[in-house]
Amino acid sequence: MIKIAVAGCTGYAGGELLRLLAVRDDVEIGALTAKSSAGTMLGQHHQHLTTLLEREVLDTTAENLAGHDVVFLALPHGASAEVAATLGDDTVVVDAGADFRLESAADWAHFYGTPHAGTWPYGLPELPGQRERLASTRCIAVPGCFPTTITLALAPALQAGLVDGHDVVAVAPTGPSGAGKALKPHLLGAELMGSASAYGVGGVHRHVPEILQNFRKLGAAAPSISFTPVLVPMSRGILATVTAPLTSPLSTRDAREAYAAAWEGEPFVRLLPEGLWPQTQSVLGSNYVHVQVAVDEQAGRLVAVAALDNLTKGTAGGAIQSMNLALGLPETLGLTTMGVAP
Ligand SMILES: NC(=O)C1=CN([C@@H]2O[C@H](COP(=O)(O)OP(=O)(O)OC[C@H]3O[C@@H](n4cnc5c(N)ncnc54)[C@H](OP(=O)(O)O)[C@@H]3O)[C@@H](O)[C@H]2O)C=CC1
Ligand SMILES: CC(=O)N[C@@H](CCC(=O)OP(=O)(O)O)C(=O)O
Repeated sequence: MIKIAVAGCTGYAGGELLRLLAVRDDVEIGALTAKSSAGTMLGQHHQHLTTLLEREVLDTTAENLAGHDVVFLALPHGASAEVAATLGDDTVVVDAGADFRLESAADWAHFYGTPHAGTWPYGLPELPGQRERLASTRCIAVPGCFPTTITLALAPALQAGLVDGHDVVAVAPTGPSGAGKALKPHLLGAELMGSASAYGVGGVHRHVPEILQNFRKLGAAAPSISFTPVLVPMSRGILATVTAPLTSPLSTRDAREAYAAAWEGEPFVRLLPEGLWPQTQSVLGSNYVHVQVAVDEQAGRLVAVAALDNLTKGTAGGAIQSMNLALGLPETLGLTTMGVAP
């Protein structure tokens, strides 16, 4: 049995980790910890976690997190490093936060404004060589949900040199669960229902450096992106439309062939059949990413669209996929459920 603990269990990412892990017969659910809600019952926060409703939420302390094979950190940005430092060397630590994602301390300081904690192997197995890195690590930095979506949308085109990563434009509607569970006025039903609103506009979103870091890993020498997230009234999901200038003329058929070749054998990324375009409801609650691609000939640009569930492949599912690799288990274990629709 793999004994796991979840720090930040009352939040959205913590809840999704437990939804996916509680049904596994090779996993024992150990300590569940948080901060202000310590002493409460898990069911008060996650009534959908039927088999765990009466579990007590503990304080996030070294003592409570000791003695586990895997500790998931689902804490706000900046809180992970301190907790990680208290864990034993033999523990696999999977951080859902941003603390250890970026390689550049300057990028971290610019976008997060605090000292850089360091860099851990990045939990996106679909990047070149990343499965091997994850198979030999005990520390995993789970990617942000937009970087996962946008990177997987463009990866085959970057790798095949169809686009060079310069002048990429991405617009991505997302649901409010991406912002976590803490109360914020702009996430109130009255503000959100029936409205779509852009935020983080003008290159200031903290996922920009993470996306560019991924593009460089895919072969882009000097990538640039204009990224605009859009908040829409659906609880989960991201639909990213990503466009980039072609390096030379190309047909949609050739683009699709490059994508089909790149994603063949990937367990969780699916190029949809011709004529089908990704939709968020088809991947809800699943670890799958749906992708489609076309060439806009008059604009000379490739258009790639990807959909995923920000809490599943965008956080908890991706975290467990990487944990499986780090523990030497089949990568897809516990993650093959299809989407819930309608
Ligand atoms: N939501 C998403 O789609 C995604 C989230 N992530 C990342 O996952 C992490 C968690 O996000 P999310 O679940 O959405 O956030 P939430 O706000 O929903 O949950 C945060 C959790 O952390 C606990 N907590 C807060 N401060 C501390 C602290 N100092 N020590 C211990 N526990 C603390 C909270 O407990 P309490 O309520 O008791 O205070 C709560 O359980 C973040 O880093 C986020 O960026 C990554 C990708 C996508
Ligand atoms: C709606 C909303 O606010 N979404 C979040 C998504 C962040 C996320 O999920 O990733 P991190 O782990 O990097 O926080 C945002 O745009 O910041």
